[in-house]
Amino acid sequence: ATLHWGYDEHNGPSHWKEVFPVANGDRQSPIDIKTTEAKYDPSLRPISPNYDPTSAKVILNNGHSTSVEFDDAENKSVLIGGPLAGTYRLRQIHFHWGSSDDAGSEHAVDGMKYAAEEPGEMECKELIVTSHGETKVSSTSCGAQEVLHVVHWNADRYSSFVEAARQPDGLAVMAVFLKIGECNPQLKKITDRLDAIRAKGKRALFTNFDPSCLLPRSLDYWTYFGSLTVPPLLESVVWIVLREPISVCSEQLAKFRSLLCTGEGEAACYLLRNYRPPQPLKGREINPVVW
Ligand SMILES: Clc1ccc(Cc2nnn[n-]2)cc1
Ligand SMILES: [Zn+2]
Repeated sequence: ATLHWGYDEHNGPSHWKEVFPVANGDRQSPIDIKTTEAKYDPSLRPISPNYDPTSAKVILNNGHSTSVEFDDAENKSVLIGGPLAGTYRLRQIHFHWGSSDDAGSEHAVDGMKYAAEEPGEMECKELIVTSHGETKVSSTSCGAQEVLHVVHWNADRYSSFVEAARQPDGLAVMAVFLKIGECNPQLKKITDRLDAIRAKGKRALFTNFDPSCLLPRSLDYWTYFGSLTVPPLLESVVWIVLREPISVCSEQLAKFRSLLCTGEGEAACYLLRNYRPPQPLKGREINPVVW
């Protein structure tokens, strides 16, 4: 039987290699970012997202996540700068999350896990590499239960997302950690629409939305070369993982978990988690970029 991949015991990440052998490739994602081993690269510049709210078109549930799709027929909403050579065009945003007792953030920083039910927050020591290369320790509350991915494709070099997704420098995905805390009024624009797209395959109009409203104040990031974190796991992604999280409250997170991975009329199964665990680094270098 063909594997209809998912996140359950019988079709989850440990099975994906049976159909997608690249799952054991040399540049798979996500990874656990070990901040002390990240190598500062002075040539890396700030990233510069420039999005036009009229690019937003539709919000949908594809059974594996929920996404907002953008019109990528021209360079209206783009990401430039940072590690990127050229202009990467915004394609869509989507989310990954864990069930209440898991960390759903895909990428991890120094192995952060978040015991969601534990009162208070875990203490984390974080090494900050400053712009003049010195490191200092700051204790931060750590842990993320969810992540936002902002997906772009290299429109300078390739003529479509599908073509770019097969090239080593084809995609740029910006990851923003979501940490349990205050309800996020910007995220509310998305979580309030999830009731309309609860079943797999459903979609609804979603216009006049600039995803910059979901970015944190600081655009400090780590960058490395990796892959899609869902099948076909193509090794075509320049990852840009922002250091500063945005907040999400547990009620908002619960709305993501109330999405169905089944279509209308099918026996309902809830999309309780949709993240891939960290993959081997296989000698890759991670560069921190802090201002
Ligand atoms: Cl367009 C698109 C690209 C990637 C994914 C899944 C994913 N790959 N890496 N992070 N998320 C979903 C839709
Ligand atoms: Zn993703």
